[in-house]
Amino acid sequence: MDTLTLLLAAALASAIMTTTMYVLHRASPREASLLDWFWAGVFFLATNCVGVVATFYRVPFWVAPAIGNALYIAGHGALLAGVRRHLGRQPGWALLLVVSVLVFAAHWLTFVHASITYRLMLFYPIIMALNLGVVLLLWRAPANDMKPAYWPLALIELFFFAQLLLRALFIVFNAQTTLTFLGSQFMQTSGSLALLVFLSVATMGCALIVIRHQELALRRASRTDHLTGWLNRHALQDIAHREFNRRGRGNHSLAFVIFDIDHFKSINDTHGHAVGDTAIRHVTTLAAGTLRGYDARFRIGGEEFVVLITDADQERLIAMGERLREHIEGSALNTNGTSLSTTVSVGIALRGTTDRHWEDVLRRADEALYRSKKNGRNRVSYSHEDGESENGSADAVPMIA
Ligand SMILES: Nc1nc2c(ncn2[C@@H]2O[C@H](COP(=O)(O)OP(=O)(O)OP(=O)(O)O)[C@@H](O)[C@H]2O)c(=O)[nH]1
Repeated sequence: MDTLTLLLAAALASAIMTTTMYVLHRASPREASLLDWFWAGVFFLATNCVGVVATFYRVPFWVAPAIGNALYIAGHGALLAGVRRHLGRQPGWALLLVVSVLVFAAHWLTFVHASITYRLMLFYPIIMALNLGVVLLLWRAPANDMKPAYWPLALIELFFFAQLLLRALFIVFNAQTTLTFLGSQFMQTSGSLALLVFLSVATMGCALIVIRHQELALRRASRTDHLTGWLNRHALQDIAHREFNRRGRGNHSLAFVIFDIDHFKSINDTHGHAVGDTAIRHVTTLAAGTLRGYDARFRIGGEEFVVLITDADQERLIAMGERLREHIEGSALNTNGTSLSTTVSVGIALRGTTDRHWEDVLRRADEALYRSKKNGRNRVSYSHEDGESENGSADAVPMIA
């Protein structure tokens, strides 16, 4: 392909990047990285347009190469800015602006002005640093479900870095090569071809990151209870099934702590549904304070909650249930000038030899909870495998004041 065709193809690829990022941003305005990547497309499009125009007309030095190079570096920088924003960091647009202006101004340094070789040797390291910045950020991003979506962008940035390195070495070891703007067919063709591939894959890579991010957010939302932020019943089925199959029987097996707010209906009836919602949030916040960060918590009904424990024995489970019950009993909710005391009844079951399914364990925990309710509420009951439950403690009658 001749240089002009490649420049036009790269301009087209930049236009596709710009349009794709813009359309995706319209569809998902909360994905702010798309705007950074949209600007990356705009800068690459502009720099390619400058290149196309420069092949036909004699353009002033401040347009090509000065503005062309500054835009080219800004394009790579905007990609990095989007990745930084995606990872929750400051995008760094102010620094990018300073770098681009300095690149523009550097064209008037005598040696840079005089030789394209010096220009390339000065600007290549900047672009390579930006490429490497993207690779390192994505490489060091926390290992989670997003990771596979980072590979295409990381790899294409690495590819661009590598080809720039090769071209820099080519220049160094072919010192006799006299380059002029668009003057070396090899340099120009390989550069435009690399940019064409880079833009095409980077567009896909950025889109993939956003699509995966959205998909995970949707999945999270479909598994989360919006009132409390705890997981919902749908998530319980997945997680409990997985943990049940993964762990054997024994002291460090799977257990359920199930608890239910006592006389909750009367809170709703007396104070209204909104206060009822506040009471639910109050209880889950208190409960979370007594649990460890990795205990999976679920809201499985209106005022019914489950905690999945994977490494406890009977003694610790009962102590934990008691701690939870006492903490909630002892922390009144102050709302609308009223002090509202809430209590919970708790049922606990640890996986036993006869449990064939996680639902068998949950059913026993539920039966234990039922016993707590029947025996006066505000108490903890533990389910033994033979079906008998023992009460942990507490006879206090719950109070709604
Ligand atoms: N505010 C509010 N109320 C809810 C929500 N979900 C369910 N409820 C109410 O929770 C109440 C549950 O009442 P019951 O099942 O009779 O339980 P209870 O009054 O706590 O009685 P015990 O469990 O036997 O102590 C019902 O009035 C439901 O309408 C919710 O998201 N918000």
